[in-house]
Amino acid sequence: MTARSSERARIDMLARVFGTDGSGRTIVGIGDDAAVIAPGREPLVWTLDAQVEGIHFRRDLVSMADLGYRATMAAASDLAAMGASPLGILAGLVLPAYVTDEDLRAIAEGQHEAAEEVGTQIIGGNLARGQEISITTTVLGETPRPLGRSGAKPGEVVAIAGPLGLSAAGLVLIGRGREHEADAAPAVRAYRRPLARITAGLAARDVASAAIDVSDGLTRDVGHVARASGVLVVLDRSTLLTPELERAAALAEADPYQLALEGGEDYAVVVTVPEDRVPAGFKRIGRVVPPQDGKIGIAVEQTNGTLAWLDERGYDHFG
Ligand SMILES: Nc1ncnc2c1ncn2[C@@H]1O[C@H](COP(=O)(O)OP(=O)(O)O)[C@@H](O)[C@H]1O
Ligand SMILES: Cc1ncc(C[n+]2csc(CCOP(=O)(O)OP(=O)(O)O)c2C)c(N)n1
Ligand SMILES: [Mg+2]
Repeated sequence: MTARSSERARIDMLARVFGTDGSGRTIVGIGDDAAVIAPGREPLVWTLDAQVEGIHFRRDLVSMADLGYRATMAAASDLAAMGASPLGILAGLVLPAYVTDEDLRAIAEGQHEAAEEVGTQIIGGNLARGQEISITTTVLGETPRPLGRSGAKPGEVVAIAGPLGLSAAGLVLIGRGREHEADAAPAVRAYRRPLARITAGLAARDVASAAIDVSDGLTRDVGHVARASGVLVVLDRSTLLTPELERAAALAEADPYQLALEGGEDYAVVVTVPEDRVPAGFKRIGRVVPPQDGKIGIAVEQTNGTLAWLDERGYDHFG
């Protein structure tokens, strides 16, 4: 099927895929000039994230359904990092002429699946014609206690929920046509079907002093927390690898540590917490210490006990 329906018919199709909001907070969903959500009592949390063809994905490496899924999860991940639960999603799609109705339905089904996975729904958006596919997703949520980047305190530990390095390994393996090998499966899934760690964010909300999600790479993103908090984060190198990452890295002929430290798009959530309060679902990967010789940032502890500074490498759109 290669049908390309009118904008109106496409919106009707999207409304059918996305369905109606079961949460009870959406007063007006798809079909009016804007969505309407009933107010609650908690502070609102609101994020926006774009996925652009050629930058975040290549059409030959992901299906349309995967694209919709990962665009939605990437945006929802910002709410996880704030300790918030989502209330509703708007998505703006830019679609070139070659995108068929079937392609659009697949994108929408991926978006819908991801939204349901994190307990919310797509309640509006926009369609426009353009030169390349892009999906811009805004997620509105709420939390009684937003988790910022600036509260990390010396003496606390650093803990993570979610994978490290797997998504970057998956992208390499898909690009090299090795996605069907058994050792590639967890990495390929991490790239195509990442999970926003909403539940982990909620579990950390009342105990964490700071939080961030890993979109650009661990050193870069945790570096934001270190700088915002004026501390030094010392990572424990021995905690960063998993057997899944080691096998995927071997297949990709890549350094698993580099993938763990610099690979992005895993959407793990990293928090700083008191040592005795690491929440369920989190693994300890380091500790927070005061600045050393005036230096803040990220380091790893060497076997001889000295600190090696880590470059905050990772993805930079303009670097
Ligand atoms: N074009 C923009 N206009 C205003 N604020 C922006 C813009 N781009 C990014 N920001 C803000 O800068 C901060 C960091 O953004 P970003 O690095 O994209 O965060 P993240 O990695 O969590 O998506 C966020 O508060 C974001 O809202
Ligand atoms: C084809 C392709 N090349 C490279 C990448 C890797 N990549 C692209 S953007 C990005 C960083 C994350 O995206 P960004 O929009 O910066 O997320 P944000 O920090 O805004 O949440 C990474 C690791 C990719 N996903 N696909
Ligand atoms: Mg961003």
